Amino acid sequence: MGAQPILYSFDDVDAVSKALRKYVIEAQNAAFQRHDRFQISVSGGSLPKTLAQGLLADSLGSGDKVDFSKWEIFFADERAVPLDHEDSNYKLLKEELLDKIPKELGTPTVHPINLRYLDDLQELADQYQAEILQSFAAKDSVKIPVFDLHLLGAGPDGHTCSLFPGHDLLRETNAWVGYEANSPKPPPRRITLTLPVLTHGLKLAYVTTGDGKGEILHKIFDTEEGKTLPCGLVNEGAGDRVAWFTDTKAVKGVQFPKKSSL
Ligand SMILES: O=C1O[C@H](COP(=O)(O)O)[C@@H](O)[C@H](O)[C@H]1O
Repeated sequence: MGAQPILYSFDDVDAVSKALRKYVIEAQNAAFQRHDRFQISVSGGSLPKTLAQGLLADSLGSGDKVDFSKWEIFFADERAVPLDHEDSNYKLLKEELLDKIPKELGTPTVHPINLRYLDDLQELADQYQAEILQSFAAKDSVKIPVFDLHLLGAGPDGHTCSLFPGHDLLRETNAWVGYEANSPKPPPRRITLTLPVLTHGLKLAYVTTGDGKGEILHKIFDTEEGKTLPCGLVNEGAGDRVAWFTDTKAVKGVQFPKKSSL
C-alpha cells in the first residue's frame, strides 16, 4: 500500500476554515522560500467560500500572513461561459474572495480563461494550457507544471475539477488541460486540469463539508469502488501530499482514520 492521504476532521466549517488558513499559509511560505511566488489552482463549487473565510480572517501574528502580491491563481476547472455568467468559477472566486482582499494584503495575479475561444472547447483548453506554460516556463524544461498547491472540491458523485466518473478524460496522459463537452452536472461545457497535473502538485487540499458529502466520502475512503472515482484516483496518485479538510458531519460514516489537528 502506498502513502495515504491525510483526512482532517474538525467540529464545524469555522474550524475547517481556520485549519485551511494555516495549511495554505504554510504552503505559501514554503513556496516563497523555493521560488518567491505561490502558484496555485483553485476550484469552484463550495470551496471558495470556506477558503475566503480562512484567508480573509484577521492575522494571528507574524508567521500568519497572506501576501497575495506573489500569488498566481489558475482555475482547476472552469465552465465555458462568460466571466460574469452565474456558472463561472471566476465570477464565484471574484465575489467570494478577490473583491474582498484588503489592499494591504496585495493583489494576486489571476488567470481567467480566454473568452475568445468559448465556442471551441479544444482551443479553449489549449489556450489555457499555453497560459500555464507561460507562467511555468522560467523553470528549465517544463514537462508538467508542478503547482505549489491545488485547492479542490469533491462532488457527490466523486468528481473533482471537471473530471467525472467513467469519462474518457480520466485517461488523459499528455494534455495538461482537457475539455468536457458533456458534464453530467450543468453547465455541460467545461475545461479542467487533467489528472497528471493534479497528482504532480506539491500539495493538494480538498475542502468538503456538510451532511451532503457523507456518502461520497465514505465511498472514497472506505471502499474499493471509491478508488476508481476521480477523487480516489487523485488520492492514489498523490498519496500523503493530499489533505482533506472536512467537518464532523461530512465524515460521520467514514471509517478511515481521521486527524483533528494539523
Ligand atoms: O462543478 C464543480 O463541482 C466541483 C464540486 O463542487 P462542490 O460544490 O460539490 O464542492 C467543484 O470542485 C468544481 O470546481 C466545479 O466546477
